[in-house]
Amino acid sequence: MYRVKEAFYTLQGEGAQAGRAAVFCRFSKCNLWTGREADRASAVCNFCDTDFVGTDGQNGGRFATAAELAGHVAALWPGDPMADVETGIRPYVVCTGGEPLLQLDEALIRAFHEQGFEVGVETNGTLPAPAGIDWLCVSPKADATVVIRECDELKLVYPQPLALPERFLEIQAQHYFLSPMASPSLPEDGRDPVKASNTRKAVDYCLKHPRWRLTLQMHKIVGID
Ligand SMILES: C[S@@+](CC[C@H](N)C(=O)[O-])C[C@H]1O[C@@H](n2cnc3c(N)ncnc32)[C@H](O)[C@@H]1O
Ligand SMILES: Nc1nc2[nH]cc(C(=O)O)c2c(=O)[nH]1
Ligand code: SF4
Ligand SMILES: [Mg+2]
Repeated sequence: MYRVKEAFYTLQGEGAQAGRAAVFCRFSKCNLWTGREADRASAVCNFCDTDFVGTDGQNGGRFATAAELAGHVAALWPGDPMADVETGIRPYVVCTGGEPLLQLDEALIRAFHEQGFEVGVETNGTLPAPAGIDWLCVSPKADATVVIRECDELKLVYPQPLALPERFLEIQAQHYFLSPMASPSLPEDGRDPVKASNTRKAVDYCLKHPRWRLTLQMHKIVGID
């Protein structure tokens, strides 16, 4: 049984695939926070900007089989994903959460591939990854041990006290990104002065350490999800 909080078609907002159309499949549950505000301060990861509790979001639900969930995702792609494959367009699904590696298995990756999708994953890196993932993004958290030793991109939310970026260069990646830490939830006027100040800090770090690139949460800037 796969539990999905929500699923929606949007543009990938972060990292090296930013700007690419994708179906986001947000799995329920995380191993570093319950998702309840009352537990945030004592959680291993306490800056999360996402609601991943339950299965009650847009296109969320419980799916008994991999084929059922892959079919649900494929139906959110505009038109026929397989017809796009024929013309050289690669339909893309981003598995996120919550922590997707609590649920994503080889059977589901195979089912996505059978629907014509490339499979991207956004993970905190604390759990082993199944075989077959096409694009793996690891986003380490200061107080959690990363077990994944290589990935396509490493995306560190910055700054995190006690998580200096250098510490993560031992994880092999094609790209190393800093993503400015945003406020977990936005005030009504939509301004986020904490994010603005963290963006300046991330810029300064990238200027001093050119291995690192800046990535912004483009979807929040554009206001698409
Ligand atoms: C909600 S997480 C879900 C996937 C996985 N649990 C993880 O942490 O990578 C998706 C992405 O959002 C990032 N993120 C979470 N809270 C954030 C915040 N307040 N500001 C910036 N990025 C944040 C995470 O680091 C991760 O890269
Ligand atoms: N548009 C968009 N891009 C994203 N990239 C990573 C996200 C995530 O929450 O995992 C995310 C998200 O929530 N929305
Ligand atoms: S590990 Fe990811 S999903 Fe879990 S609380 Fe942290 S940012 Fe949110
Ligand atoms: Mg997000």
